Amino acid sequence: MPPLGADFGERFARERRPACQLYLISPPTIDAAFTEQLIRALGEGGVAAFQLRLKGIDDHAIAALAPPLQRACADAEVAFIINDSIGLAKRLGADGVHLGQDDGDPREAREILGKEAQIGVTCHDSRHLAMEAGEAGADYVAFGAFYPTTTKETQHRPDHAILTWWQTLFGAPCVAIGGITPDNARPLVEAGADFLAVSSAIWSGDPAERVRAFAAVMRG
Ligand SMILES: Cc1ncc(COP(=O)(O)OP(=O)(O)O)c(N)n1
Ligand SMILES: Cc1ncsc1CCOP(=O)(O)O
Repeated sequence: MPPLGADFGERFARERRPACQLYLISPPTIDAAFTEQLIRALGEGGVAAFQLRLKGIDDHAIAALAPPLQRACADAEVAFIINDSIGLAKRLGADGVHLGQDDGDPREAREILGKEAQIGVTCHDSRHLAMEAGEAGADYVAFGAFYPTTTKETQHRPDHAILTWWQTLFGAPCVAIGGITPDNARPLVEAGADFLAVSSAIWSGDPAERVRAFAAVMRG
């Protein structure tokens, strides 16, 4: 492993961090009725970001579906994040992009999207990947899948301690993802997750009710 720059990372007082917030991930496919569901979910407050993650369709088709969702996010002052594609994030004027390990370099994303963009990076269960992402200028690192999920096939199953490690040592926020429900979320909050990224547990029921259930767990 290459040595990491001595200037990377700062000791970060836990009490200076804002309370844990929700980071909503779209269902893998959506229909015209989805905007209404999103508006209901965002109307509850406590949601920091919404990621448009549509699998199996091209950027052109995603761009056609995005405007009402992007407007709903802007109205609720929620960050609108595009999954996978730096080019699509630029084209839509999104607030940021989420990059998997094969989706491009955060430095390139920064050059294209500018200094205000929120750039997140998937780090699976790897401290090494997280430090690399931090060095490359990521605004947040994402660890998961913490629990079994059918939304994405993944073999990575981090220990909750990776959240505590990150939060204790580094300034950028960390996101926990994967199979999170109101029933299993509390240990992730206690371990130090700054954001809980959730898809199926929000959209499989009444989204407003589900956001309220998460909010209660996050308050403790
Ligand atoms: C917040 C957040 N964390 C992790 C992921 C997973 O991203 P990736 O590894 O690129 O996999 P796909 O989402 O593209 O299937 C994510 N999207 N968001
Ligand atoms: C995109 C992604 N990356 C790791 S797990 C996961 C799926 C998250 O969705 P859910 O909350 O339905 O498990």
